Amino acid sequence: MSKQRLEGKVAIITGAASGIGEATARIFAAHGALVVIADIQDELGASVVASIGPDKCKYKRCDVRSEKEVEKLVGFAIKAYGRLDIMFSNAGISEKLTSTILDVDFDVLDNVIAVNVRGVAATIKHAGRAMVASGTRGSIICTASIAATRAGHGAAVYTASKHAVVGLVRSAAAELGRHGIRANCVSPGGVSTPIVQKLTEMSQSQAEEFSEGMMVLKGGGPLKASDIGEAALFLASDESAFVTGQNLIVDGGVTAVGAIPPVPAAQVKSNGAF
Ligand SMILES: NC(=O)c1ccc[n+]([C@@H]2O[C@H](COP(=O)([O-])OP(=O)(O)OC[C@H]3O[C@@H](n4cnc5c(N)ncnc54)[C@H](O)[C@@H]3O)[C@@H](O)[C@H]2O)c1
Repeated sequence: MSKQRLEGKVAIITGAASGIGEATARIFAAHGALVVIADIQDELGASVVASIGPDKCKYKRCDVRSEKEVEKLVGFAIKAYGRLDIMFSNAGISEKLTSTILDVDFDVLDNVIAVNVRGVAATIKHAGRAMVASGTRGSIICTASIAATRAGHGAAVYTASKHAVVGLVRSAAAELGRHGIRANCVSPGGVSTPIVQKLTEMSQSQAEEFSEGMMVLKGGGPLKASDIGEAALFLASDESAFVTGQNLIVDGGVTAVGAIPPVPAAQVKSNGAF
């Protein structure tokens, strides 16, 4: 049997109780990694561990807004599995997609920035420190978005927060390269996950139809959480050994084309999938 792509590696995935993080945890574990599933949804996190198998992963509660909790999360992974090779910093939230720049709620802004920017910075800092201290040529992957490249695919604060993720990752790549540590973003197009359904008030099939309609690549069905997980697998594995500082966009070509088609307000109560 050929070597599994993440054999012998230990990964942390934040936001892994649901959606893209959960799908990626399944893929990483199937490719031989030991995975720490970090989230704030404890019951869901425990059920993901039960279904993947407790011999392959563990759940650790971690609110990424707290630097202390992120530091403890990294310590937990090293205590449990002896090392840390991969940090997939994926937890993220958005304000309502109907909110506009003219009615920004600054409490909401603080919370979105706390999760999407502060949280990502904390995961890079503490995973990076652990990797440097142990001499591990690790891989840090952060979930940005098509809203990190273009406006119009998310609300303003979310869009700003995801642009910031790309800046953090490029800085991390520049500074940590001398230690052999890589840092990259994976940027999903619209994937029908619980957060998207909630923010757009669309059913799963409506959200899938909408996201499929945005793509220039046709015939493959809607983009799925596992498609993002496969891209994260590439960035986590040694196959991407010389890929660093990049933003790998997985969107069926949405950001490759020019203008974003207007969304009929009557059909979709949002300004676009994020
Ligand atoms: N689904 C999409 O269309 C899409 C598109 C582009 C980018 N993204 C990004 O992908 C990532 C995953 O989103 P998803 O679509 O899988 O949504 P999701 O809601 O299914 O998963 C997000 C997970 O993050 C967790 N989380 C939220 N706040 C947290 C916190 N403070 N600390 C720890 N965990 C926290 C949630 O509990 C949840 O389990 C996010 O960063 C999101 O911005 C999603």
